[in-house]
Parts: sequence; C-alpha cells; structure tokens
Amino acid sequence: MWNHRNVSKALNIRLTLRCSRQFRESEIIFSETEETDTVSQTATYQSFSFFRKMNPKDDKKTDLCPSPVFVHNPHLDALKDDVLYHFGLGTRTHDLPAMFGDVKFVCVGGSPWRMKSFIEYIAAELSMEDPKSEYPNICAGTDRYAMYKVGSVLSVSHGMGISSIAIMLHELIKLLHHAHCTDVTIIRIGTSGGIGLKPGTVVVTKQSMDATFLPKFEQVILGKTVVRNTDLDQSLAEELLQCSKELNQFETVIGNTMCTLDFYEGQARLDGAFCSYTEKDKQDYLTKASEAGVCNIEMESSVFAAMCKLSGLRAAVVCVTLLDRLKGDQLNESQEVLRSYQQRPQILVGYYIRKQLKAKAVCS
Ligand SMILES: O=P(O)(O)O[C@H]1O[C@H](CO)[C@@H](O)[C@H]1O
Ligand SMILES: O=c1cc[nH]c(=O)[nH]1
Repeated sequence: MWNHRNVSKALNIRLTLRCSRQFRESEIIFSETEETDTVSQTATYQSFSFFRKMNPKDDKKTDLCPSPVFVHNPHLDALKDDVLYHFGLGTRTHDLPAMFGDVKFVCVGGSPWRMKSFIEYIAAELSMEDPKSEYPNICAGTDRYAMYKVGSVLSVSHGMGISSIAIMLHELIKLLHHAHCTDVTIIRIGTSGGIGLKPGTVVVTKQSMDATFLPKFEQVILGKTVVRNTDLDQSLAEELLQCSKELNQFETVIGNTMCTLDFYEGQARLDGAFCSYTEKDKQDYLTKASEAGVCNIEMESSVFAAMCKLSGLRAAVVCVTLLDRLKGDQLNESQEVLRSYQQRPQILVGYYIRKQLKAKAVCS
C-alpha cells in the first residue's frame, strides 16, 4: 500500500539512482599510464564526448518534485559532526537548516568586497534592505571566505583560482545539503579578460574550456587523473541573455570561457615576471582560442561547472570583460571604470533573481 513513508522511500531511490547516474556520466578516470599517453588520452576523451552526446543530461528540469543538493560521499554518514572549517560553521555548532534552509539563489565571486556589495545591491532590488544597513559576514569566524545572506539569496566569496573555489564549493555544497535546500540556482559573478570584445561586455558562459580548448576539468585523485564534465545549464544561460536584452544597459553575449591556472603566463600575458614567448606567439594562441569559440578568460569556471553538475545545482557563469586581450595585457583603466564594469554581472543577475521571485509570487 502506498503511504507517505513508502512514497518518500520510492522518491529517494529514484533520486539516488538519478544522482549516481549523473555522477557516472560526469567523470572519466585515466590510469597513470593513460595520462602520459596522448593517443589513449585522445581516445578516452573522444569516448567521453560520445558519452556526453549519448546522455544529454540536461539542464531543463523535467521533474516537478523538488531537486535536492547532492553530495556523493558515503563517509559523510559516519561523521558525528561535519565541520565546515573554512567557513567557520558546522553541523554541531550551527543550526544549518534554520540558517540556510530557505536559500534558492547562491552568487559567488572572487572578492569579499564584491560579494558584500552584491548583497547590499540585491537587498535594495528586492526591497529587503536592513534599516541599519548591516549585513553581517556569516563567516566572520574565519578570514578565508566571506558570506552574506538576504532572504533566499546567499552571496559567497571564493578567492582566486581553481583550488580556492574548489575548497569553498566542497563546503558550500555540504552546507546546502545539510540545510536540506532544494531547487538552488548558483551563479558565478566575476571578471575576465575578453578576446575581441569591447571592454565591459558581459559574457554568459556556454562551455568552460581548459587551456587546450577542451571542455573538461582534470584533477589528480589518488594519483590518477579524473576528467570531469564542464557542462553548464544552457537554459539558464539563455534566460540570462534574455534578461540582458530586457535590461538593455550593456552588451551581453553567450560564448565559451577559457579557465586557466594562472593570470600571467597561463593567460598568454607578456607582462608577468617571466615570459618565454613573443607577441606573435601570444596573438596566435589567442586567435586559436577565439576560433574555438572562446570569448573570455578567467580562472574558476571549469571546476565550478564540474562540481555544480555533480551536485545537481543549476549553474551559470557570468563574467564581465575588463579589457580586450588582443589589444593588451595591463589593466590600466581607472578604478572607477573597473568598478562600474564589475557591477554589470551583479545588475544582470539581480534582475534575473527579481524576475524569478516575481514569477514565483504570481504562481503561489
Ligand atoms: O573577478 P573574479 O571573480 O576574482 O575572477 C577573475 O579575477 C581573478 C584574477 O584577477 C581570477 O580569480 C579570475 O577568475
Ligand atoms: O584578464 C583577466 C582579467 C580578469 N580576470 C582574469 O582572469 N583575466
């Protein structure tokens, strides 16, 4: 007989199956020998692309049931308390469902200053301003990351680079999971270098690519290279582009984003402390990137896309371009201009969140 308990059990089994399938579909493991063997790496990579085509696990939500935030770690069940060390939070010390259970939108970006200014901006947009204008840093117990919350919107800084954002995302995903959040959308609001775009253009990422222009994120786990899928939610990207059209305040495009391990040599800059290539080498490389559909370069999108996909989060990357890398390397615009550029992804995402909340209010 179907009662509340076995309906929820069946639902759980379905969700678990769905999430473990999603996990399998999202990664390929190379053995150590394969890793150094270009031919087999290419072959495995091709099968990886084939896998993706066979399983266009998409973005569009087909289920009406709420979508939870998945973790894929059986060891977590054995933990009495889970300490989210770099947030200064934990399951024993904090009531995470009470603090975060209502979160529906998470915005992340490199700088703590930007993420505080975003929460002030969104509070005003949603008419939820604190009369004392106080937005306390929820992670005040640590100086690693900063976190702010207004209503259902959470704003978190992640520092610079893949390692820094990956640590933050491990703890953020566990936080959302422990808090029993459902139907969460996460958006990175960042800055980048553009390729052939007018500075100030906003790029909504279609695919995050590595420095060889392949849509994958590689990580060595237990001495083996694990390759993860960097797909982002295409319908969310389209919705953001539509919002930009409605706003009509600045140029926005959808394109591929290259994610590098470094700001200088990793992005073909000629102005780092070391450089062993010519201006022509740099131009040739950026031209190849552009031919692969790369519109901008930054340093977190690949692991962001990979981890959000594994946890079932609807994710997008929205970065403004601060300069055109075909024309130079140095950021020599005034602080005022750079600050106004940084606000563009915030304005776009703020508009999107307000639109979503309005639509939800009409439906309920
Ligand atoms: O503007 P944020 O979010 O920090 O992102 C970009 O800016 C930093 C480099 O200046 C890198 O982290 C890059 O990804
Ligand atoms: O050129 C740039 C500008 C911002 N962020 C980057 O990673 N690269």
